[in-house]
Amino acid sequence: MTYDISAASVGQPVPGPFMPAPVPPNPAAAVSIRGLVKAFDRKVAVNGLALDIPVGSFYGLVGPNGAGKTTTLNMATGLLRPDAGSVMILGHDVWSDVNRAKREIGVMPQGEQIFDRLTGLQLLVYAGMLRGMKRDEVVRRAHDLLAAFDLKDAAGKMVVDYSAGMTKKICLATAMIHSPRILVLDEPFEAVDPVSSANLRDILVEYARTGGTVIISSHVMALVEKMCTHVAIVNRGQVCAAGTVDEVAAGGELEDRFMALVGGRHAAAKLDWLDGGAGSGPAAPDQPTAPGQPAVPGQPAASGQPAVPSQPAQTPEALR
Ligand SMILES: Nc1ncnc2c1ncn2[C@@H]1O[C@H](COP(=O)(O)OP(=O)(O)OP(=O)(O)O)[C@@H](O)[C@H]1O
Repeated sequence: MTYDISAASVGQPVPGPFMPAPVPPNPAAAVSIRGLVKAFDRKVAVNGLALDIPVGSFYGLVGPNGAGKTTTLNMATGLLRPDAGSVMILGHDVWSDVNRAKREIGVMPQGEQIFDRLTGLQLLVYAGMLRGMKRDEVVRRAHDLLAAFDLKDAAGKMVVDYSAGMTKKICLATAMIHSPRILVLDEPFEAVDPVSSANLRDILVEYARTGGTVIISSHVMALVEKMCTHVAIVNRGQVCAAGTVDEVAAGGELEDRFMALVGGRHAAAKLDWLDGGAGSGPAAPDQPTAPGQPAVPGQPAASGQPAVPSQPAQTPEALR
């Protein structure tokens, strides 16, 4: 979800409905973001985003596709240089000392960013040794992680031969091997089976309990509501609500709050022709079906009503 900035210069936040008042960065936060901006060509992906993530929180970043979550996380973890704005990790500016910041953070790589011709065990040992860890310690931790993620039997198998869920789990494990103070996980539960998800949840909750900070992006609202302490709703490159999950849900379901803030439900969600063959499916060429008439005798005609009632559009301003 980006928009054109033809009237604005790239590198400056484009005034939008969620633009927060400038507040100095918070050095006590695990992550403190101010005025973050990133544009790709003329498209603004992140538009003056500001957010504080407390130490020890389990923080969920939610938002529609293209809202700017991944771009924000990439800039916060030193992987993508912002056009403007600042990010502090545990009181230190990320972009003035990227290597220092990277030591504090564990980032889950995407499947295409890993050396998948290594075995799972080799990949973990490689990731740990890249972080300057001693081989004995890395091997010990690698076996612990393989066991925790139910990958023991696949330890000697090349990652290229892993399933999507197994690949996700080994990527998660590489983010954890050096015991970082902050874990940044983009969609960590996608494609992971329920048992592994539950194990991962336990690991992450325990990690946060002992003072680690977990930041996840997710589209699964129920999961965020269940496991996160805090949540930020990101839309059009800005934060439109942030706080504890209870604060943001404001006495209702998080998903309802998300829908109300982000909008986007519409009558066009019904595809008249997609009816499972019950209604207006392929009519015989010599017997065209009249609009509103049943395509199969004895069957009700397609109603023409939206499958999902449209939500009244609420502007973010009205909700603030
Ligand atoms: N490297 C890139 N080049 C061009 N456009 C990009 C690039 N990366 C992201 N974008 C655009 O920036 C916008 C924000 O993308 P981003 O991946 O940050 O969104 P997201 O909230 O993570 O989305 P999703 O939930 O679908 O993963 C999108 O419109 C996307 O097309």
